[in-house]
Amino acid sequence: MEKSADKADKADKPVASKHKKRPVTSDNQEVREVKKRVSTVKPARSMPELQPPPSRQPSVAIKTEPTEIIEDDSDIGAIPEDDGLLDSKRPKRGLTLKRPQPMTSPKRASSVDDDDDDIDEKGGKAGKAKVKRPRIKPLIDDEDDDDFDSLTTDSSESEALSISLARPPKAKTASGSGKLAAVSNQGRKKSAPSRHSGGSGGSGSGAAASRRAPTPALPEKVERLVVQGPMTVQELAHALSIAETEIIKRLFSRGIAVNITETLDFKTISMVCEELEVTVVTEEQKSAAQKPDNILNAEDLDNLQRRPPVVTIMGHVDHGKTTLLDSIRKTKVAQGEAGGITQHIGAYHVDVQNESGETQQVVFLDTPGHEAFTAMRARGARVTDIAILVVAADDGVRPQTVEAISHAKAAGVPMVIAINKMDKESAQPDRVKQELTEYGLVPEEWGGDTIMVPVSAINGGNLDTLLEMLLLVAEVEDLYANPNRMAKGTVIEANLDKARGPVATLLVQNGTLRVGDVILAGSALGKVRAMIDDHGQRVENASPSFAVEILGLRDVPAAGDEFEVFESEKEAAALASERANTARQSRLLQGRVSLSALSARVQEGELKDLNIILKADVQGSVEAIVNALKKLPQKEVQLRLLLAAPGEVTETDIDLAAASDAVLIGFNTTTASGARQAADRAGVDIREYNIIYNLLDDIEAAMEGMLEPELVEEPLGQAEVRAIFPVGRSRVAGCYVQSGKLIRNCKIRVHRGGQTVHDGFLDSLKRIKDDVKEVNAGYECGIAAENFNDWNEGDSIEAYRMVTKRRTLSR
Ligand SMILES: Nc1nc2c(ncn2[C@@H]2O[C@H](COP(=O)(O)OP(=O)(O)OP(=O)(O)O)[C@@H](O)[C@H]2O)c(=O)[nH]1
Repeated sequence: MEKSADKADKADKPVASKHKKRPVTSDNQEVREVKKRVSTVKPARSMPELQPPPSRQPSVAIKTEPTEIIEDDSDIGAIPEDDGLLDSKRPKRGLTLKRPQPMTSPKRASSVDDDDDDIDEKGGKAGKAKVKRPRIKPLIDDEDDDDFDSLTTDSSESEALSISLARPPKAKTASGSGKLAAVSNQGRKKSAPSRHSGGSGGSGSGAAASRRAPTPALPEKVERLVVQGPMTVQELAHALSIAETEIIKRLFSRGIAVNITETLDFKTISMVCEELEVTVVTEEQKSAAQKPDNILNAEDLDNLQRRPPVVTIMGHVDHGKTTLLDSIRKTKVAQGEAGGITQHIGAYHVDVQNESGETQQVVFLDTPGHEAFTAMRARGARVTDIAILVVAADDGVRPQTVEAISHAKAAGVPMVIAINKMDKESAQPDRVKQELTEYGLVPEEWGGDTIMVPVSAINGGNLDTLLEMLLLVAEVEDLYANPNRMAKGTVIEANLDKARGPVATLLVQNGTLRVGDVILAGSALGKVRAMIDDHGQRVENASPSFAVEILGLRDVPAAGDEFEVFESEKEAAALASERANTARQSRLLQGRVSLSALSARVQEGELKDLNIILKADVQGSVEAIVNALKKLPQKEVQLRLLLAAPGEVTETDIDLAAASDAVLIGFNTTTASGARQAADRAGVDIREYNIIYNLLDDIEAAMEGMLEPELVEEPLGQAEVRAIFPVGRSRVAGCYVQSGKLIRNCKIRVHRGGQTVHDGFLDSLKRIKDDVKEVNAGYECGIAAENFNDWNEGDSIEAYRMVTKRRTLSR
């Protein structure tokens, strides 16, 4: 190893900055109650196939009479971000440190047993890899879609018993099997160990069991609900440990009339949970949150061996991240096989000599630091053990420096600060240190616990010290894995190579990956056909912390996906379809766009048009339908024909529909093989017709459903005031109902001499001395009005009520 001249910082001691949990926040939303009785809700008109949206009523005065609907529309709260990725405690084992360790726990006495010697260093330029993110498509589905019925079977899950040394356990992650799992603030529990992360298996008790289960005698306040599919009111009540009537009441107050057997979709479940301050988590989010827990499990304990640290470099733009990476690599390559062609695989390994002259490896992730944190963490994976924060000595702490600090802190990843560009005259390392103290990073020499190493990336100054510090921090970090098992880890990046097919760079986090292994990465299944290391050389195996590029997957997984090796293809295939199913379900839950959901978005001003893709048998049909659609009134909701063509419905049409929130119409045509499955996967609803009028009726109904309902006045009856009776301080009008009827709590207008002297609510309605609900024409009654006493004999009373009315398209 080349030693750099400057060794001034050799005395630095490593301390792992352990920043733990990200605080969980939950929006407490005010629960609005309708104050008066609301006895009926006018149901939205039922459509032949397209469902109209739930009625929306404007906010008006709260005092109502029975048939008046008053409601506040509220947005469904966003699904809270995963909050379970971070945690606080890593189990420590006995360890003999080679150097004094301030602020550290006892360590395990173990040296690195690196059984992969295939990898060494060669030259080449390490580019900056972009992590590919999965494409998220919006989905189209109809409310009537009963796909959900089939979605309740795949969810049993056992959470692996986490004895995570490399990955902290999750205090907040819900565990559960069956259709749903709720976590109470008292009774969190972990299920039995599972061999597979992401958890197949489980108890299999499922929804049925949860339905049969008796309601606990003393319900606990549920904090989090894992939703795996639509639930009936009964099931939701059971999961939330509340009475069914509570849910019915809350939905009723929002204008949604349900009974206990009614199935609620994700949006409605979220609405109820939001009111109850219960966090809703989808199954996918939950399994993402659990991923890091599953890296090590009980069976690994007896075979733990040290693994190299995985390091990411972060920092402000132009502070020297790339130069530092290159410099570290070149230095190392210079010692070895300089001139070799280095394959870019998004990660590379560097041999570092420790104090006692032993060679240890450090793995650098060649991924922009922020992406390594955000993209990976967003998917529940944590791949980085240590972050190097590069701060230019001549520039100091800048916005991205601060951002990087927050990322590392949030992820609980220890930081080593590289104060770079020390070769510059304008370098002011003390200023940098001072600035960093404002963010809780205090250098050791100032009494803090953060390692800060002045370096020059450009001339390699003090890089050896930096690497040594990394090793020391790694030692503190308890980085162990079990190489004697089947591999599991995380996809660093993946793409589709024209010649080689799907290519993925995998970081092995536990076990050893071998050529020939049956592998499942995300939901991409395959058999490892070849593995290539960062020197571009084929290798037969990759042990923990090693990154290799693999060939042999049938699909391209997403960066951040977890991968795992299975004994048999059958086993992997079962989990693959389970994962695909879960992902689809989650998409359906979160992204499904039914016609009524579209209409809700229209009402929120989010959507102005109804997108349509039309495939018909022949061009003549296409033209006829297009012409007819054009004639539909479009003042309020516009139809946008994204595609109108003859032919069968293809996968491309599905993609387009999914990407554009479009309704896909097939007229007298067929659906190509594969397209049906694609539609299913994407949650796109193909609406098929062979009678043009049905098609037009449905589209018109859907457009009308997108219009906000009107609040209209409905006349009830007329009455005349014939006598006035003082009752206490107020006065009651003795009336004769001339036509129609008066209803308690209806609205009334009092007319006198051609003038309206009062407009308000009828407060009390009596026949003789009894309170009654209504009085019909030809009968006498006594009435009192809210805030009105000034009755005169001869006053004419006009009774009416406000009702919501579905609007029709204005022509
Ligand atoms: N003098 C001096 N210049 C340096 C040093 N390290 C990097 N530079 C220069 O600083 C500039 C930015 O370096 P990069 O390595 O591209 O910085 P970066 O942080 O990767 O920048 P981005 O990729 O844009 O975020 C380049 O011109 C480097 O040559 C150093 O130690 N000393």
